[in-house]
Amino acid sequence: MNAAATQVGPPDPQVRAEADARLAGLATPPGALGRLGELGAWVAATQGVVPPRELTDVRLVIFAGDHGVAAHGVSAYPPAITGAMVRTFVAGRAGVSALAAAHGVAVRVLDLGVDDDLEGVPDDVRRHKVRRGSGAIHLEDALTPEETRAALAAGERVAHEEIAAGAQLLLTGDMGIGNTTPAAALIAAGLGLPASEVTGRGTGVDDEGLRRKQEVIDQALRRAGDRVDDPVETLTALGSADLAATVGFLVAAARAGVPVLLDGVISVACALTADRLAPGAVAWFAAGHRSTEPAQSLALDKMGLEPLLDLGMRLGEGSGAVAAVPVVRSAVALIRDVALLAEIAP
Ligand SMILES: O=C(O)c1ccc[n+]([C@@H]2O[C@H](COP(=O)([O-])O)[C@@H](O)[C@H]2O)c1
Ligand SMILES: Cc1cc2nc[nH]c2cc1C
Repeated sequence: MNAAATQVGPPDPQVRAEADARLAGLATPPGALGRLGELGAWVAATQGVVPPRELTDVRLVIFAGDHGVAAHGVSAYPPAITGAMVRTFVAGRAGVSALAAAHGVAVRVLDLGVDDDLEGVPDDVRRHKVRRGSGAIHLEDALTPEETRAALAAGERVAHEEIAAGAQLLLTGDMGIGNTTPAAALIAAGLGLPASEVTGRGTGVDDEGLRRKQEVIDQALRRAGDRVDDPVETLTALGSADLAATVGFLVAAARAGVPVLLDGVISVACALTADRLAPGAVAWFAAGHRSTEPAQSLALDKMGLEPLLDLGMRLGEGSGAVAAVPVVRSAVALIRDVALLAEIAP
């Protein structure tokens, strides 16, 4: 991955104009399709064709890793849950597995930095591992610069694999006890906000846990200093292997011209960082679901994205993105299949 920021062009503006014209000509009153109209036109522009093709190949990649901060009282759960949940994704028994099965979404889970060595888990899950866990970001860097580069490259590689295999729409998910702390730190770094504005309860910490988490984020931001001005250095100081890989995946998808549906606060923190690394990448992203974490809404506002769903979920795993897939398919069906007013009007 080239650390220098290089611009990413938007979905084809000419195709977008054609899609907007088709939308305006449908046998519906102007604006009657609400945000579904705009969404269908966006999908058409990402595909470069009007009307857009049906989304038959939709793929979720879940990036898993452990986080050094989890040993410092920032989560309601122990780190051992991360590896246990990776095995649960492999077995197809997690929350996101149920949603993905219901909506015809393929799920791939990758271990970038789980503490557990995941013996017995298929090799495809394990072969991208960069390290075990990550540094506790308030005390030390999350990664070495080489590990950050390796994780970005792993995410990029995986995006290329999924696209080569036929992905029309990609989704990002995450699994990692403690990961709402580095995600909030990435958002604070990207938006220049204090810890007090970005800290949320994650898996459900109590008031004492919330106070500790805010202190950890504040200390991490002070430790990183002006390194937060650079997105790659931000990942080294405040991220983790799983978050850096997600950033690499998002940048590669945008550069390849494949749209991505984002999930909760971790996915959105990585999208914000991807857009800092590759300005313009955000034009290839849509937001699936609003998280209860305050940092996610702050980052979405900055990127100009409005989530398709707001169901109060805070599961992660890519669940909010998968739940929004039927909405995206609905948008495509409308702009594809509705008659033009000119065809039916007497
Ligand atoms: O997606 C979200 O916005 C979200 C909000 C809260 C928690 N999570 C999930 O819960 C875990 C992190 O929460 P925590 O409290 O351990 O930082 C991690 O596995 C995430 O997938 C996810
Ligand atoms: C059980 C459990 C499942 C999860 N899925 C994503 N994050 C999670 C955190 C916990 C604790």
